[in-house]
Amino acid sequence: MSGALLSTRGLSKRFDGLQAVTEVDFDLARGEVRALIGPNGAGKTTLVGMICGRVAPSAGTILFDGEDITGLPAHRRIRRGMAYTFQITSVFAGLSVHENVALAARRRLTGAVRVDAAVSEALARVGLSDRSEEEAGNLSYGHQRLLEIAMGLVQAPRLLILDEPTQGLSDGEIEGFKALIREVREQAAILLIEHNMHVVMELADRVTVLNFGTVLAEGTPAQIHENRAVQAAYLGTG
Ligand SMILES: Nc1ncnc2c1ncn2[C@@H]1O[C@H](COP(=O)(O)OP(=O)(O)OP(=O)(O)O)[C@@H](O)[C@H]1O
Repeated sequence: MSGALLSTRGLSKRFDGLQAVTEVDFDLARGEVRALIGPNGAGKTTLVGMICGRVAPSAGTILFDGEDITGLPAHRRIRRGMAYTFQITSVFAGLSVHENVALAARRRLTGAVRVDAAVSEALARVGLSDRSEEEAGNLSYGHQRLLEIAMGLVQAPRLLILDEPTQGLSDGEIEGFKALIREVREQAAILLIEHNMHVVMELADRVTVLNFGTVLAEGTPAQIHENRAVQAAYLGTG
């Protein structure tokens, strides 16, 4: 347990009258790819929002690399090695692809030469090197999603959190995404909110299922696939 990269204990969030997340104990190991799944409204985005510092918990604690980060603002979690693709690094449509990634790189690096080198490397990893000077808003949707991932990668995270990264991607783009994650996992643990079960089955080491704000099940993709309570939750018969 002490070796976990990320741990939550009793993590809870109440919005007015609504209990969105209830006493979640969650452990993510170094180098692990974890999928977080669950029906709409299960609390996935809220849980991830608490982990990355966008949502203040009502109760509970969050440890990152053994240190209590529960009260730390989002930008200081980024500096400690957490990157979150969706809200923190949203694409600026009017800026070039390169400049978007450079903005993210400057959270970590100073000096134009070092920033440029990191940007080039991140763009190469997601396969966008040849689009570097293009306005980000002109990229296809799939390429904008890859750009978001490049913006996460350039921060050299130890934990990369991706909120529905394959949503809206073509089959070919999803294949590319899977290959990219297999590469990225060599350097970072990955927490993936993902609705596409093929992607979950192929990429995740373990799967955590949220339902009504609590952990319904946790296990390997095969275990989760066979879990009756999970099947019931998805069919709405639970
Ligand atoms: N800022 C907020 N204020 C009030 N209620 C909220 C807020 N954010 C989320 N909720 C509620 O909390 C519950 C959990 O929402 P959340 O977005 O975390 O679920 P989710 O599992 O990510 O769903 P989806 O798969 O649809 O994105 C929902 O009932 C939602 O309406």
